[in-house]
Amino acid sequence: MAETANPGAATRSGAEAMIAIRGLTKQFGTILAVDGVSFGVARGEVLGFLGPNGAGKSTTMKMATGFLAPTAGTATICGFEIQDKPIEAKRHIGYLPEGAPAYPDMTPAGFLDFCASIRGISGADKRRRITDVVDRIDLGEVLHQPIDTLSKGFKRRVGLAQALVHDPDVLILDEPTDGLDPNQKHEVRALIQELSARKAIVISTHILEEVHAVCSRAIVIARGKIVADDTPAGLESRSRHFNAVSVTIPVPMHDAARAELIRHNKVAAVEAGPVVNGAVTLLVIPKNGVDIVGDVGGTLRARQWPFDQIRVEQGRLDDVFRILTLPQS
Ligand SMILES: Nc1ncnc2c1ncn2[C@@H]1O[C@H](COP(=O)(O)OP(=O)(O)OP(=O)(O)O)[C@@H](O)[C@H]1O
Repeated sequence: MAETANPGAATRSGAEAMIAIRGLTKQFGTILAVDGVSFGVARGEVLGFLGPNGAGKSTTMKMATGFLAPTAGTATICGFEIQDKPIEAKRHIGYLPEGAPAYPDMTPAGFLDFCASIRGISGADKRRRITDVVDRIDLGEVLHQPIDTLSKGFKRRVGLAQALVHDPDVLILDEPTDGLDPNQKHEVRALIQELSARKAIVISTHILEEVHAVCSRAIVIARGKIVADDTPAGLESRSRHFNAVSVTIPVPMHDAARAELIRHNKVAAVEAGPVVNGAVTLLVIPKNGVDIVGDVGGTLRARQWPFDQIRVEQGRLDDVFRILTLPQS
């Protein structure tokens, strides 16, 4: 029986949680690496786990997959609590740990064969599954080369292949695109998206564009605690640049335009960029993210100041990430 979502492990949609994390905590000596983390992930969700170095992402993933015992809290995968029922829970998990795969002397072919066997897959089914992941992850050209001699990107891809070989319901991927070139990143993101309809997926990443590319939801963690849990668009709307208006104005009137715009009661700040081809781009930042594009255009037209390239910004995830994760002074 799968667990039902509850407030301790809420999914975004309210659907049943295939991954239910409740109060996970890890203390290493004096370091509180993870501090009461709770969330739930349903089938069809891709949860991006974001946070600065040392925030506790890998430690949370190791506890969720049963590779590290928590100091407190539980992780339940498809209804099986990982500490009480590790074999049943792990059957449903594909886990890509950080770094390179173990067994560096093996070839990818030998390693995938071994991983499938310990998952209880054999015979024609094993051959079919290995062929399928080798094709999907494009490992054919390195299949018989020792893992130790592979490039960082190929090592990462071998790790991904072993996470997928048993077609698990839950994928927990620690920085899946780390070390990949831009083409490979694109392919792995496309693969994650393709798999997402049938699985519950958690990926950790430092790459904010990855959150846009693949995640339906993002959790930001800092110093072991969740500091935000939102959609990518919801996070962006917390940026001071959300609904900011950029507009390009000829140099002779840009000072006057700036002074006029800053007096508007919906405007928090106006920032001027460098002079390019006799014009300056002003970035008009609204108070509380309100919509100001009509006000900016109206103000400039009323004074008959020429302008072009008026554009509304969506907000910047890197702003939000910094605000959420920097220690408060
Ligand atoms: N085995 C360990 N023994 C002692 N401290 C540890 C151990 N593993 C992790 N830590 C500490 O726990 C904290 C969280 O580490 P963790 O690796 O989970 O962070 P992370 O968010 O994954 O970081 P990164 O983005 O750099 O991979 C850090 O302070 C780290 O030094």
